[in-house]
Amino acid sequence: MPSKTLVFVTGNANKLREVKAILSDGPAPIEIESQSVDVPEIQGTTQEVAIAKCRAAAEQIGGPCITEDTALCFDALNGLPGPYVKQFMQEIGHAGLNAMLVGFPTKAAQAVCTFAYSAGPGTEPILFEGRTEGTIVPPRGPNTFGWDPVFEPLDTGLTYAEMPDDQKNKLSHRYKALEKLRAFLQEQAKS
Ligand SMILES: O=c1nc[nH]c2c1ncn2[C@H]1C[C@H](O)[C@@H](COP(=O)(O)OP(=O)(O)OP(=O)(O)O)O1
Ligand SMILES: [Mg+2]
Repeated sequence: MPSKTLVFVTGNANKLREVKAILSDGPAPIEIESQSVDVPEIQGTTQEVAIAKCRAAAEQIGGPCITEDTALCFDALNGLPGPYVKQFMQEIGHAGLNAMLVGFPTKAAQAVCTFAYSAGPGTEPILFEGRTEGTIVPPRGPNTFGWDPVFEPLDTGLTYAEMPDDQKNKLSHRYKALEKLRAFLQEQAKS
């Protein structure tokens, strides 16, 4: 029996699939209910974007919820495109992300996932961050989820897109953030 139901506000079906797979695994599974609500995304640091998004989502649904914001940060560009990677993907795609790094000495990048939990409207969201280090490479693997084909986590030899789901879900930025969220929810359930 799932021990908890949590509302995840997202418009991204791939995120939802991974979050459900990760949180339903293990000794204290958490059940996810999703709502696709269009929340405005502000400009700012990944933390500022994540907090504003969760606050707006909690207002809109009128109750507790989680949201998630994903950033792809290039070392050579001081962390850009960061939380703006969605627009970069839409406008310039995998080839453009590679082209941005031509002439730079490092293709190192970090995938950063920031979950935010709000206890309800008017409460301050709490953040849970996960980071996975890797390299930006020419695309390899199925074109199913965002920039998965151009991100190769360190020491794996595979892009996220080339990995079986359960391999990505054990080392991903999202997995690492969800482990922190899971620990927080378990503590909360005790008190
Ligand atoms: O594991 C991932 N592997 C590859 N690509 C990914 C991943 N996770 C997010 N992405 C993409 C989706 C979007 O192009 C951008 C994040 O933008 P972000 O605003 O967080 O996502 P979104 O607008 O699609 O969904 P949401 O409604 O939850 O805000 O990076
Ligand atoms: Mg978004």
